Amino acid sequence: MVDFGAQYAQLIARRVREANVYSEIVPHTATVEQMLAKDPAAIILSGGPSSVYATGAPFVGPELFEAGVPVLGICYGFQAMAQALGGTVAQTGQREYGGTAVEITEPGTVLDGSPEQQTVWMSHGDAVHAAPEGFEVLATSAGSPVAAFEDRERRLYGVQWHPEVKHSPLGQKALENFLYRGAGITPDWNPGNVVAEQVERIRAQVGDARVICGLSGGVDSSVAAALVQRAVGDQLTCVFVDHGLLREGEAEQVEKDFVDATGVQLKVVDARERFVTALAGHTDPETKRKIIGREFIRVFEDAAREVVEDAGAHGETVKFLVQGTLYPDVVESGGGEGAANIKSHHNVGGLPDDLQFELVEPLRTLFKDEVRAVGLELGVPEGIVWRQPFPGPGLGIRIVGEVTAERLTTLRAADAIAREELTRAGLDREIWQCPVVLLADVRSVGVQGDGRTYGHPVVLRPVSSEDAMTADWTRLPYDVLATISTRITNEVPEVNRVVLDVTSKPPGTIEWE
Ligand SMILES: Nc1ncnc2c1ncn2[C@@H]1O[C@H](COP(=O)(O)OP(=O)(O)OP(=O)(O)O)[C@@H](O)[C@H]1O
Ligand SMILES: O=c1[nH]c(=O)c2[nH+]cn([C@@H]3O[C@H](COP(=O)(O)O)[C@@H](O)[C@H]3O)c2[nH]1
Ligand SMILES: NC(=O)CC[C@H](N)C(=O)O
Ligand SMILES: [Mg+2]
Repeated sequence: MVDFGAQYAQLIARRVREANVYSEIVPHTATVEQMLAKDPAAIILSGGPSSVYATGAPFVGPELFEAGVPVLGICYGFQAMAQALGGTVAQTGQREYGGTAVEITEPGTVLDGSPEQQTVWMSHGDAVHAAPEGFEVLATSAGSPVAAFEDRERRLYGVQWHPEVKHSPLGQKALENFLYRGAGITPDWNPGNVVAEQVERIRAQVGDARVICGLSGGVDSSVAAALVQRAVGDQLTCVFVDHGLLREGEAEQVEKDFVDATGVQLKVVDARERFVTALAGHTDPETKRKIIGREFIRVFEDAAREVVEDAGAHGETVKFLVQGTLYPDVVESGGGEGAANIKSHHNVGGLPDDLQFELVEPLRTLFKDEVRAVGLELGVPEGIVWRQPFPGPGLGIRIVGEVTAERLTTLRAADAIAREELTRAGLDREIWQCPVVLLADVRSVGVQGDGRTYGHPVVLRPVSSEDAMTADWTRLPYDVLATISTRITNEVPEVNRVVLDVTSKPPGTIEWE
């Protein structure tokens, strides 16, 4: 898989794994010679943020397509293939983001089994206008005159959309068609045992040193902690940071659910003052994220010193910090090969430059649903494995504007109501998560109790997703929405309006900041 700076690079690699075919990712800066030296059975070219016609855009030479290796181009990779072989790529003026209707005029190899009309997930502004010579056009959409093509003889294939995302319903089938039929690969690779492999790796990395783990009670850190506990037992101390940006009841829940189930040593740090003070006066989302990332580390440093003292091991230092970092955190922070920085996740792009810890991140190449499977394998309680994600920066990135103690109280109250009603309606497993966002700098006029109010809106952002890389807004029942709206406006005095976010990802992200 050649990575052109895609948001979805690991996702493609992972879909190939799911098809029982081994895959490796190489950056687009690798030469064709280097790529071919790996003796690939097939090559996939990923999407990416550039435009093929821009100066300095990542480029593949035509020699890649002359080597006799089957190639599938996806989005940018499709456009790069078209351009390299003499087709034309330009802006249509009609951008396509999210669910897009395509018409399959000829299924060919890759689209075999696809209905004539289908909805696929797109994310592009450029389009292939003319396929290179020798290629048959397989599909079109409103914004993509050539939405898929193939040259069966040369075994070159391409699609404008993203078959790797779950929101393209026949995407996995298209990838498998390419791998099995287009490239003739036998699906005989097995993912093996992630748990055993990671336990070995962790032992090799930390030896007999003391380790701390940032534990939020969420899925990722709980699974990471369980892996490390299995690897090095009580060399591990978990640290839960109450940064004041948590939802109601969160701190208590970590102790109840995780510590009771695993017997892990836990240190709870009350850092509420510290975070609110550090965030005072800041409104830029990236600045807020970086401040939160830095403060987390400072708290972990203090906690590490205390862990050493508590153990009476004077003079020792804790060198290792375990984090439940997943691949989406890495790529959205711009950590993929040439990938754009969408937002700095506190545990990756938000880390301070003077970080002293060596990081232990056993889940760094995995996606949430894979992590859930690892968690179940490790015997992590189901209540944790199926918990909805909650971002480390917490309510701090759900207040659009400055974070203050009062605003946090307002948002926490609105959030608790939304969560309670969604749980009551039995919708917890159906939705991925439902951020409640306070638009702290927006006010609108209301009439309550015959009086005028000038309050703030909150946004409900219910989304469905498999892995957080793409998402769709969840069609919640109107009566549930009505109950949430009525309760929030009645019970939270600062809020006089509730609005619903009906944006997919892309173009929106799940969180507002
Ligand atoms: N309040 C917290 N205290 C300590 N560590 C935290 C806290 N919040 C986040 N972290 C650290 O940051 C990492 C990333 O946070 P993130 O929210 O992505 O994962 P999670 O909370 O473990 O799982 P989930 O995505 O299900 O919420 C966590 O795995 C954990 O190591
Ligand atoms: O630990 C985290 N630290 C962060 O800085 C962070 N930002 C977003 N998220 C969570 O990641 C998923 C994708 O969110 P976005 O669509 O907003 O990027 C969603 O599940 C978000 O809740 C974070 N988690
Ligand atoms: N997702 C992609 O690969 C996008 C390709 C290119 N940047 C476009 O907008 O068309
Ligand atoms: Mg979390």
